[in-house]
Amino acid sequence: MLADLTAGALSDAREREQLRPLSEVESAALAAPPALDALSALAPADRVKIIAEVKRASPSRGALADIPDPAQLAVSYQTGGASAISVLTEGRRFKGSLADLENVRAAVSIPVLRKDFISIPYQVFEARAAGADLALLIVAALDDATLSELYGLIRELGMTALVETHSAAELERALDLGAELIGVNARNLSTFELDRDLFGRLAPQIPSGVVRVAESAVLAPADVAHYREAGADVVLIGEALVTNDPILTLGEFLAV
Ligand SMILES: O=P(O)(O)OC[C@@H](O)[C@@H](O)c1c[nH]c2ccccc12
Repeated sequence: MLADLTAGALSDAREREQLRPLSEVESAALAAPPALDALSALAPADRVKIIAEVKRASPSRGALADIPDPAQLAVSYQTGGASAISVLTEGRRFKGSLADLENVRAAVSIPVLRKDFISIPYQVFEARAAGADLALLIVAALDDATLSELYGLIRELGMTALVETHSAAELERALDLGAELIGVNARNLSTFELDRDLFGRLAPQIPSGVVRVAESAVLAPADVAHYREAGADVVLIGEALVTNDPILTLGEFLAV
């Protein structure tokens, strides 16, 4: 499934490239206002921080919410105390778009993450051109050479990479890269199985100085507390925020 998602996102990117060639997107990326300092925004603190996700649907959970106005949702996230916003830009299964990201970027003043299945430089330039401050790299989807090429490009453009892992071996690869912001996704993107305790098993292997992000499967304040106790600096939350009142729910999650 992860291979399918990545292949689909790649073919959609190739199609966009027919309309807007690399050179043009590269120029737009270089001309964009500088990326915000996401590492500072997400730095470890006395309290857990939240990356709140704009998420309409997912292959594992189906349709979640319509979200006619992603910018308005993102403003609620910011008002509710989120430290950054994640915008799913994958169109086929998650029903997102780069336009969503642009609209969110224009509406909030906190860092914005392009959440997608990135496998070529074109998608990184697109992210920056649309105003993203962070871009997701999924270790399981990329070979070492591609991972380090994309990681280098994200940094060169002044952005921060959220490097996503789902095993000890993937974590090792993320650390070899020098990643400063590492996510552990409780959901296996190949089987969609959830393992809420994976973060707790991997976190001790993440050195201090690296920001630790627990991703997925937060439905209640107790889940935030569970990740926090296991060492999470940041928790990334989608479904619970798009299916409930975002400001109230963030308040409950941030109070743990
Ligand atoms: O909706 P949830 O269970 O709160 O999960 C959010 C986020 O972690 C999830 O959307 C996600 C994590 N890694 C990804 C990679 C691609 C697409 C989506 C994801």
